[in-house]
Amino acid sequence: MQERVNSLKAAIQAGRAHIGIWCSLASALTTEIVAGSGTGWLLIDGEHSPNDLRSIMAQLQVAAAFPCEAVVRLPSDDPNLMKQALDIGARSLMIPNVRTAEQARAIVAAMTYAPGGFRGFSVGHRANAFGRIAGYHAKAREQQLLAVQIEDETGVANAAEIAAVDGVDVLFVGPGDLSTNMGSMGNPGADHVQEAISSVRRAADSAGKASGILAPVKADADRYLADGFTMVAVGSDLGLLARGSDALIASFNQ
Ligand SMILES: O=C(O)C(=O)C[C@H](O)[C@@H](O)CO
Repeated sequence: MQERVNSLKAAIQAGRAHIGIWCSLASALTTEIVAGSGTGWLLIDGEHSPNDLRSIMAQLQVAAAFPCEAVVRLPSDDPNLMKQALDIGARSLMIPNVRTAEQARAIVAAMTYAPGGFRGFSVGHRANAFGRIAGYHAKAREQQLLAVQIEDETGVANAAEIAAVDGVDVLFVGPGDLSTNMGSMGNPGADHVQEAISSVRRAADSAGKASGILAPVKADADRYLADGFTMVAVGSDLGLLARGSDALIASFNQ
């Protein structure tokens, strides 16, 4: 048995844009619905959603039936959380609030078995199909993807050094946190925030890495894609359900 090719990693390494959907509802059922949409990837949010390892694993299991890559965002760069997430089969990770190259190197090391890193070794787990993927441990890095989130001015200032870290695949802008940390709470459209976002993309480009962002407004997503972002989340299960139900009820209350 071979590990499935990480289609998101293959696409962005080829410079092809892949749009995704953010899954915030912590539900295997809604994630399964999203996974069947034709999305290139989906994000299982372990930072701002009521997810735990079991709910993340359930979403990984349903997403595995579809040709989309499930990216798991962890609440921090805690290497123990990363070990557990990798072992349950999350091979694409998004880590929030990455500010320095040193932090990025530590994250890569936590994803990597010795001698290149310190990921804890377990002989069998969901990641290696319970021992059925031959040579998993030696080849695990091949299908891993690391998206580090740039979410404040320190991360922006260090974006070039972070992008240069071997093992970092994507600089992923967190527009909400970045705008808030830059004094324009929840307004990534502010000029100085837009310039910061562009500088992150340029830093990724210069290092031969991909850039990503969450852009639930189509006009923004189209603009970021046109600018060269290749990992773009264009909506969320939460937003689709909340705004869709609001609009449905409003349509009968006119
Ligand atoms: O800072 C951001 O914006 C993100 O990282 C995305 C949000 O955390 C996501 O939960 C949507 O609000």
